[in-house]
Amino acid sequence: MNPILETKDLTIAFGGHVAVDGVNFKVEPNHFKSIIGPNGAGKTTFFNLLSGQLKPTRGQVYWKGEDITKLTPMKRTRKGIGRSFQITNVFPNLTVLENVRIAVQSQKGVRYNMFSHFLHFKDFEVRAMELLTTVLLDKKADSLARNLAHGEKRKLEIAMLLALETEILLLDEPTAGMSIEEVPAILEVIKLIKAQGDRTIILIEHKMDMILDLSDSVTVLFNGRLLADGTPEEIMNNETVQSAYLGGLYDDNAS
Ligand SMILES: Nc1ncnc2c1ncn2[C@@H]1O[C@H](COP(=O)(O)OP(=O)(O)OP(=O)(O)O)[C@@H](O)[C@H]1O
Repeated sequence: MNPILETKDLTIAFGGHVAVDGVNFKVEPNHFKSIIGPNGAGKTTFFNLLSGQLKPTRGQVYWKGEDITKLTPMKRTRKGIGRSFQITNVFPNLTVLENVRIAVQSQKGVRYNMFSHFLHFKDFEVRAMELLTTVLLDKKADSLARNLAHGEKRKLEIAMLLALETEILLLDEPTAGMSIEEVPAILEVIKLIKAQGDRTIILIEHKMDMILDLSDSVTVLFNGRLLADGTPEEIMNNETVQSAYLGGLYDDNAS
């Protein structure tokens, strides 16, 4: 199958420091790929290169075979690459439902501008409610976003990402900063999205139990380089990966 997203020799240097170094990466449609690697391995920088927040020093990003290396983040989102909203993009003084409704509206505005007058405000709200149900946040629809617990804010970000209806979801450590009790709910949400079967998901995570549970394949970054790529079992048994981590791979408490 042809890859939906691919990188060739993708490289970025900050001053003298090469944060992502010659990465050749591929992901097929509707695949669940996780990216792991120690702190500072270049995972978030790699996501920034995929989503267009950063431009590479060298190399290319391809979307369904088309070179999109020079496209802005907005144009990449329109093509189908969705990056999770950061908490800073959430309007704190609006309700949870209003935040998602605005994300739904912005997506419709982008894609169906000509027909927008046919779409009723209520339709946006119905869709927003469906998304809140998907992320298990429907009971908080009327709460102000600023009053949500950290884990609930991450679920709101995922609902807003889903509202963009992109083919690919880039999820950067959705459980970061969460309490142990909050993690299962996010895992449940990601499983629900995966079960719908119509999205390609790329997940950066440190929690190995989550990686093993969800992933079709795993890519390991180390010092900016792609160290290994394979099924979760292959990665777990890969000696180079094990020695690179020096045991840290199985540390659930890594940030
Ligand atoms: N804008 C920047 N300017 C300078 N250096 C940067 C910049 N962004 C990232 N780096 C450096 O690039 C390297 C990779 O950082 P990155 O955040 O991508 O790692 P990571 O694998 O996501 O780490 P973590 O697991 O801790 O989130 C680090 O050494 C970081 O300090």
